[in-house]
Amino acid sequence: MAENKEKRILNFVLQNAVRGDPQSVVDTIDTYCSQKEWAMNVGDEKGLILDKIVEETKPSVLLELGTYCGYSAVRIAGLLKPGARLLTIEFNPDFVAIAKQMIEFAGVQDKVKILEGPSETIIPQLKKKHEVDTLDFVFLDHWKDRYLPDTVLLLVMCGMQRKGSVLLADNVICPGAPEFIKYIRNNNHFKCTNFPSHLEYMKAKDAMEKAVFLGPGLESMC
Ligand SMILES: COCc1ccccc1-c1cc(O)c2[nH]cnc(=O)c2c1
Ligand SMILES: [Mg+2]
Repeated sequence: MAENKEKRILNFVLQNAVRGDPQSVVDTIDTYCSQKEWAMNVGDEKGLILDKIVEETKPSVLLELGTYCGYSAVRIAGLLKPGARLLTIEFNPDFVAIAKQMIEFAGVQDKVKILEGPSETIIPQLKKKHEVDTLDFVFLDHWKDRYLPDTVLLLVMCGMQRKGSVLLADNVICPGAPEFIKYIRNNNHFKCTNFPSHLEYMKAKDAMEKAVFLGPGLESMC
C-alpha cells in the first residue's frame, strides 16, 4: 500500500489518540498537521467556529461535502445529539478509505455515513437512496468551484433546505469561492454572516461564511 500523507496522519492517530474519543482524534490530527505535515483539515481555529455553529443549530440531519481524512466528520459527530446523523460525500477513494478508519477509531461510525462519489451525482440521490427529507446543516469543504453548483443543486433540484437550515462554507478567502459568495450574499433567501479566521495551521487569512436559509419566497408558493 503506497505510503502517503493521509496514511501517515491516520497511523499517527492510531498510535497516539484514544480509541472511541472524538476529541482526542481531532486534537491528535491537529498536533500532527501543525507540527509535522500540513493538511487541509478545517483545523483547530476554524474548528471552534464550526463547533459553535453546529451546537447552536442543534441539527438532526447534516451533510458534509468533502470528507478528506474525516477530521470534521469526527469533530461534528462528537457534538451531535442522539439519533442525529451526518452524511459526508467524498469522491477520492483513497481519502474514503482513510476517513472510514478514522471515523471507526473515533467511535462515531453509527452517526456518520460516508457516501463515495462526485457530489453532483450523490446530491440528487439523497432523497430516494439515503432517505433524506430536508437538511438542517450543510458544511461545504470540498472543491471551491463546486460550492455554487452544489448549493444550487441542494436548493433548486432537490429542495433540500428548510427554513432555518444552515449552510457553512470553509475557505471563502483561501483558496476562496468568489462566485459562491457573490451568489449567496445577493440571494435574499439567505442571511449571511462572515467569520474571519486563518488558514488551518497557518498565519494566512481565511474565513468561513454562514448562510441561513430564510425559506422559499412567495414565488415558489404558486
Ligand atoms: C489542495 O489545496 C490545499 C490548499 C492549499 C493552499 C491554500 C488552501 C488549501 C485548501 C484548504 C482547505 O481547507 C481546503 N478544504 C477543502 N478542500 C480543499 O481543496 C482545500 C484546500
Ligand atoms: Mg477546508
